Amino acid sequence: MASSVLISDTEPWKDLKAHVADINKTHLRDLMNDVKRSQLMTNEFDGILLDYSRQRATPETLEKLFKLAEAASLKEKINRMFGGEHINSTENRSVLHVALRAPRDAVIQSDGKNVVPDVWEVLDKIQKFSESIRSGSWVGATGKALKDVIAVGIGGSFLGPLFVHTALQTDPEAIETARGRQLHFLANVDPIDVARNIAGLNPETTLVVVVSKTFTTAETMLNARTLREWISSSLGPDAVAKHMVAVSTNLTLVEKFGIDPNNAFAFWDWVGGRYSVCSAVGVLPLSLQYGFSVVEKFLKGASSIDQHFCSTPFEKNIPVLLGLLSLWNVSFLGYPARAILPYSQALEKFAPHIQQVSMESNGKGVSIEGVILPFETGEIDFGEPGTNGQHSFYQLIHQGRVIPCDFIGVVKSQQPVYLKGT
Ligand SMILES: O=P(O)(O)OC[C@H]1O[C@](O)(CO)[C@@H](O)[C@@H]1O
Repeated sequence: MASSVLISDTEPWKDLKAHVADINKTHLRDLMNDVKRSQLMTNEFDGILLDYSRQRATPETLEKLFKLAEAASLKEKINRMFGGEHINSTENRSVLHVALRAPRDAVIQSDGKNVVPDVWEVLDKIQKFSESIRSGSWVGATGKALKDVIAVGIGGSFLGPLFVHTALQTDPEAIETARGRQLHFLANVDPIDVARNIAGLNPETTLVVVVSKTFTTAETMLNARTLREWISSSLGPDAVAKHMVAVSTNLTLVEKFGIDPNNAFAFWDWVGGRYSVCSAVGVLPLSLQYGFSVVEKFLKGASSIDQHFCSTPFEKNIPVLLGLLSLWNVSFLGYPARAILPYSQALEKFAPHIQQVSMESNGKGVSIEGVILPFETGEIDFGEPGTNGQHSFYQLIHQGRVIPCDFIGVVKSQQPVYLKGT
């Protein structure tokens, strides 16, 4: 497709537009009676089962969506991303968050350089540092071990790490490795958030991790200054070197702030802030709390789905299928919202994380060439764990508006409770 042609001007788009009338004649109840269709519309990878048979779509819809993906050169675009090309055209940068979780021996190039060794240099540094804090070989200004961590950051420097922390909190292995330690997140500029975070904490046993890609974000810098004052007014200004570390792409500003550059953990401009959870942004605070080996499993899981996304034909490719169905729902069927409904309290912070990842990326009114789009883009994501949501907003979903829902179930709970007789 020539870059100046809008996707909505292509034949596959027009074909899908016409197809909406066919779908409007069907009822989901009848679609679900078609056993073959239901079997076709499931897919499994690495313990994840995607069942999209309850979408208002047929195998014919899928065929048409794959043709649209072809017209949009989706496969080429995926290859260009993994190949380190500058697909972030507004900032003229690679988009390589996938390199953050690549195995040590992988080769991923950006601007003619394999970036994987740089990634592992930082991961090794995090492992060493987090072990020294956890073992008590690194102590605070008064000689006490640092058992509590406050991670200061906002947006992508907060939501991803908070999501993973919340998910790990009730994992049996992570409970053991986190024993005796606390991890807090300070994001809001409202001083109430500072007050809540430091309540009950002692600066003598607290490590502050300032997390900011740019190291200029107003909320984060104000909160960082507030905590620097909290430490130095209690332990003296020299204590900052022992009690504050940073994660950033801007190591010059980190040093200017007064944090020893040796205690700064780098990442790179080819990592979008909202996709940075697998960089030091997430790996440092989570390793301090749970140990590096627990966090490494998370990186391996992310890497596994990267490989699936990169190499699986679209018919079986879970991220591609989810993306195409979202486009179908928003831009063709006209459903603006999507509810994310995990039936697991451990996934409590999943919807806020996805909200940023999706809505900070896809809510655009213009094409990549700056042409005004004649159709709606991007979905409004919201969600809450079931069953809590059932007693709140499900009423509107049942009887008011049509809202496509992603139900997420777990087969084996982290914390199974079986009550006899129920
Ligand atoms: O990590 P930083 O540079 O402090 O930015 C925080 C957040 O601010 C934004 O740039 C815009 O709100 C997000 O994309 C980002 O995650």
